[in-house]
Amino acid sequence: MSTVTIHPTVDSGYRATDASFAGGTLVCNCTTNAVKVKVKGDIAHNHACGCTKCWKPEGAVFSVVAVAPSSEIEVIENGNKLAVVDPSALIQRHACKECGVHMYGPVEREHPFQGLSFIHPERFQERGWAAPGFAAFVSSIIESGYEPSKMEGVRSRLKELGLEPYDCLSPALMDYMATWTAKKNGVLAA
Ligand SMILES: N[C@@H](CCC(=O)N[C@@H](CSCO)C(=O)NCC(=O)O)C(=O)O
Ligand SMILES: [Zn+2]
Ligand SMILES: [Zn+2]
Repeated sequence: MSTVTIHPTVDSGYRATDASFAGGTLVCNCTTNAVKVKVKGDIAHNHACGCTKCWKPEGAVFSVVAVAPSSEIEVIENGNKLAVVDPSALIQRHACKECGVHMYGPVEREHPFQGLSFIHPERFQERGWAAPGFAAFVSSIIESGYEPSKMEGVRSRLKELGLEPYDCLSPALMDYMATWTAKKNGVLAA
């Protein structure tokens, strides 16, 4: 048994994907007056993320994060407890001021991800959402203090879990972003 831990969702071998999953309610960690955010449709591009900016549960090395259209997101309870973590960031992560859980992070500025919101599916009170499909920003865990000499073990464990490790986003998402930029600059036909 490997001693490398990634995130409770993937360490526990969670793989269930219900093709009929059509959203649900994200709940923060507060025991009273929890923030609740409704996601009115399915999520996409679920992945493990090693970056320093994404919210991770206690003890996790990676976050698990996905996107949903911002138009399908609605704060339904205790929205007064939300604050934007870093207003200068691309992803406007709205976190609960009490427990720190990031509830949703819309991309509002002109960008290939404009109109999408980043969410942490483990906060859904429902099950059935798609498992993460790859690991992004793997080298970034070092920025949070992870021992660099242990990176080979982390990448091996991710591969073992079926999460191909990348040091940015997946090739498909990187190609998508580059295509958007090429079209915007008139290098490719729109
Ligand atoms: N090394 C940096 C990387 C931070 C980063 O670029 N994170 C990505 C992925 S977040 C979810 O996939 C990103 O797009 N960030 C935009 C933003 O955070 O607004 C670090 O670790 O901090
Ligand atoms: Zn909270
Ligand atoms: Zn991230």
